[in-house]
Amino acid sequence: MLRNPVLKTVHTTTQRYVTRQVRDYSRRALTTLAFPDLRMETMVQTTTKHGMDVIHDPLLSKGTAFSLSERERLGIRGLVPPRTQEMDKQLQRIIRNLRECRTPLEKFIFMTALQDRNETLYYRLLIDNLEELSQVIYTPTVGEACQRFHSIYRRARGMYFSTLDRGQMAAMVHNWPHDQVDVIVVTDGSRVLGLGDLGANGMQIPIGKLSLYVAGGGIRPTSILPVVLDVGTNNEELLNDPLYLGMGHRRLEGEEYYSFVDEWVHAIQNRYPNALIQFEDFKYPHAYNLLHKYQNHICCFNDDIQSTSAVALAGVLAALKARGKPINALNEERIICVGAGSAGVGVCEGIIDCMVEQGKVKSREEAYSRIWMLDQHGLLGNPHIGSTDGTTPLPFGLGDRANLDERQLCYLKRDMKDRMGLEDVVKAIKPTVILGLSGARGVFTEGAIRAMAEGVEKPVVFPLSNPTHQSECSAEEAFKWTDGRAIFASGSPFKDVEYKGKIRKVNQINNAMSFPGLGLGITVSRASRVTSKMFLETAITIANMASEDQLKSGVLFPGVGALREVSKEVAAKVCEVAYEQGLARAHLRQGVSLKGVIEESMWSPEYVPTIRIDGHI
Ligand SMILES: NC(=O)C1=CN([C@@H]2O[C@H](COP(=O)(O)OP(=O)(O)OC[C@H]3O[C@@H](n4cnc5c(N)ncnc54)[C@H](O)[C@@H]3O)[C@@H](O)[C@H]2O)C=CC1
Ligand SMILES: CC(=O)C(=O)O
Ligand SMILES: [Mg+2]
Repeated sequence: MLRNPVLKTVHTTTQRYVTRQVRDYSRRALTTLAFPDLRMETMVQTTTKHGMDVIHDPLLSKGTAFSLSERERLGIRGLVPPRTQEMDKQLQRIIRNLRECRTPLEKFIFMTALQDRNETLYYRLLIDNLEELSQVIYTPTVGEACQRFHSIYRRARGMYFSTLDRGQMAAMVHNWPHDQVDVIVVTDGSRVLGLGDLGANGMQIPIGKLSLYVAGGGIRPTSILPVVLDVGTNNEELLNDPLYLGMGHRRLEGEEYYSFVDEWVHAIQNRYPNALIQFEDFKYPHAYNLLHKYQNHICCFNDDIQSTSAVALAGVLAALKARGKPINALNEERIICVGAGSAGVGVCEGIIDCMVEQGKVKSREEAYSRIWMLDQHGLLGNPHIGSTDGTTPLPFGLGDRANLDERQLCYLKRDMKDRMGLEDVVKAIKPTVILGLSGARGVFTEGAIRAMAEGVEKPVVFPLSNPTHQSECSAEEAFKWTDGRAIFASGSPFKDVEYKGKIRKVNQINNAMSFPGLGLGITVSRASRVTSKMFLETAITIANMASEDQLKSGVLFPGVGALREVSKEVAAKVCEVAYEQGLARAHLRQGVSLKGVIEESMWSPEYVPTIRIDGHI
């Protein structure tokens, strides 16, 4: 009678979960006679709570949907309106109220209030309207919600670890009320989307990402934990705002910073040794340093570096298919990446890994030669030559480019002038693909994109920065400047564009297409580590999801509306890799379908009968 029929022997926390299910079932068998609304084949939820405590617990509350016998046994008779209304009626009411919100931020506040009242209804609404509502609880609106967090704050969610808590974190993690946590999203708020340092206001990002883990990846709402590491902020406006809720000092740096994060990692590992940790929106180079410090020791990844790399690579590979090329011809592309931070370097590393894997380049160095990278100063080129066709080898010393690190230096072009502007680089190298990961609105200029469109039939234009107003160009601009020929994808959603009487398709390339499936795959397989192969395979899986017709029409892969379907495919691939690489700790029975197991494991928001127990089993 276990919900997941495949988990035969499962160690660690999964075992506790399975045991709890068995206990729930035996309890249900005992209580079936007493409670006629409980059928053998349905799950139940149990609680020790009573009365108002049930109504005010968003994980237990059903609003008006409690049955009469539930009202009786939970002590809430008379505390909710008399008519029992099922979820369909509640959804009608909620959608009507949501439509009355005038601004995206009002919708955000409305959704947050619903999540705080009744999580089952919140997730049902979100899943049924993923495309529309992901734009509210996630990018772009979550960006504004972060900027205004201290003004719109209503109710606590997630955990904050601040500089006041040094030395206390191991004890503090036990304040979290759930024994099983599968996924943790943690930020230090130092680079929130393309909005910079927002300190503790960054909390909305882990909350939004984890909502997508639940809605898109079927992770249980009780098994997620949003975390802010409040190491201070360098945002003067927040520091001077009396309503700001984070620590009012400047950011920790250096050894103090890393030992703070280390204390948190150890504390979390102590209580939740199997939880997947997603590092989110850490500024460069902390993002890389933390990833390298922990990735071989605990089950963790950096979303901006690795998931972004998976989805951007998926987009580039699907674009190859859309242009009638095989996906193993990646080395033939000439790629410009504007942005040399966590996301830019992460995405390019993924592309390099893929070129090397495809075996069409002789060396990693040859793969690097296919990518031209720019930062806010321009091309990462040779500071010692004065012309674009210079061949002078790079002499000792990089002058004021000495701040570039070894990851960025791999992209440095010794035969090109340093700091060339984008348009000049485009004219010099005739790119086929341009990626924007700069957080800088408008850096894909008309001149640059028009010059690109002169050299290639179908220019691949991916301005991936978030939120919408930080995008390197808009969809309309991209189609106008390429005479409608662009293959377009952005980080935040744009509407399809009508150009010269034809609808031009807009894609969204956002790491949200990747991390919910990754989390599901890791949770089901109980993988002990997250590996680069998982991201490479995720990219290939997503790249192969669009039909020929979709590709012809400019659609690269299914949109956010199909996130649950995408997540199942990604999770199956991640599980496969976990088993192949010997990292999985959940044992699979012979002959079962991995996709079946994954589907069975996905949580779905439904009301199940609630029974009260005395707390002793
Ligand atoms: N679509 C998606 O799934 C994702 C999008 N992003 C977006 O990518 C952007 C960058 O993120 P990170 O790399 O983590 O930030 P980061 O701060 O680590 O790096 C930003 C980079 O952009 C460069 N840059 C800044 N202004 C520029 C300009 N005017 N021209 C050229 N380069 C410029 C900086 O030199 C730096 O190298 C953000 O807007 C973020 O929202 C990040 C992760 C995922
Ligand atoms: C999507 C995302 O993770 C970012 O813009 O940072
Ligand atoms: Mg991010």
